[in-house]
Amino acid sequence: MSTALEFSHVGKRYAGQAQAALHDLSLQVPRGSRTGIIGRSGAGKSTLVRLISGLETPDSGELRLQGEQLTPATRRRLQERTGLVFQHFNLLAQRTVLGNVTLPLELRGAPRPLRERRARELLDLVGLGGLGERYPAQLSGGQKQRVGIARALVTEPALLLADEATSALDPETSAGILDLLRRIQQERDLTLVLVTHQLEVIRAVTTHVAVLDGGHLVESGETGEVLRRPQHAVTRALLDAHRPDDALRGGETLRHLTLSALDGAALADLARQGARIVRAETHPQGVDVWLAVREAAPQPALHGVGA
Ligand SMILES: Nc1ncnc2c1ncn2[C@@H]1O[C@H](COP(=O)(O)OP(=O)(O)OP(=O)(O)O)[C@@H](O)[C@H]1O
Repeated sequence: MSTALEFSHVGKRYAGQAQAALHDLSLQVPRGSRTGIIGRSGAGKSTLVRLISGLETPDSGELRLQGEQLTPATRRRLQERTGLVFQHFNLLAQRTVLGNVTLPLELRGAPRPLRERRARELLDLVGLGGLGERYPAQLSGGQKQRVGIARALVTEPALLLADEATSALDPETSAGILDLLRRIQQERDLTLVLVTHQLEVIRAVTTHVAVLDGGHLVESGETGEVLRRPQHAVTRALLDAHRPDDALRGGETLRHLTLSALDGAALADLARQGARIVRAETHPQGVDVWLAVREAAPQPALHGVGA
């Protein structure tokens, strides 16, 4: 896999701050991947987004997009290769849906028939065909984000950068948006970078993940591998925070298993042995199952399943 985006020893410290927001960060985002960047508050995620989108420049090190270094001189041209999807959608209230999607092309001076044709194609793609004449205030949160995605794609970018794209949405709407992003990445052969503080987003969508903490890259790799065998305490803490402990009743403990595929017989077997399934999540690598187990009861044994 070639590299879509590369950070080499990037450092960034904001004026007046004692601590750097990013320290000597080196990271390669494979072309055609769905790469998640996860970290707790203050980890440096927004700084990373601002560097990729050209709103900030590194103090040290360099950033390359498809092999070309991002500098003040190349910034404008390289920015055109990146589509941005924002947490709060950033739609212009006084423009119609169509007018929001066409705006990036308008700013580039593209002729009206071309921009409207492309915008309508993209509105169809995101499931909003026929809503082009509405205004943002007439849309639900999920629909607004679909407009945001169509707008991000209108310039045909090679990289789609989604910054907390589902954090303002309810779980069901989020799932629809994440499915859409995954489908678009696959169909259009884009590189998708998803910045999030939510582990479930990483699990649901990404092929690769990078974990940031305190401005440092603490762990990175293929998502399945990192989540199965987290090497760093911060990654383990993110995984622990995501455990459904609160579903436990008195005297129960939680066990976590990863099945390589959804296996109804294995789940029924666990239930027969007295384990209560409190959560099951499917993801590209298989199924994660959390079990509430009575301490006194024998531990459930499963053939061919890794705990
Ligand atoms: N404009 C700024 N001026 C000064 N310091 C900043 C600025 N933006 C971020 N910082 C600092 O840089 C560090 C990294 O912040 P950043 O916003 O990149 O983290 P984050 O992971 O996005 O956090 P959150 O999830 O809370 O948004 C923090 O210590 C933050 O206080």
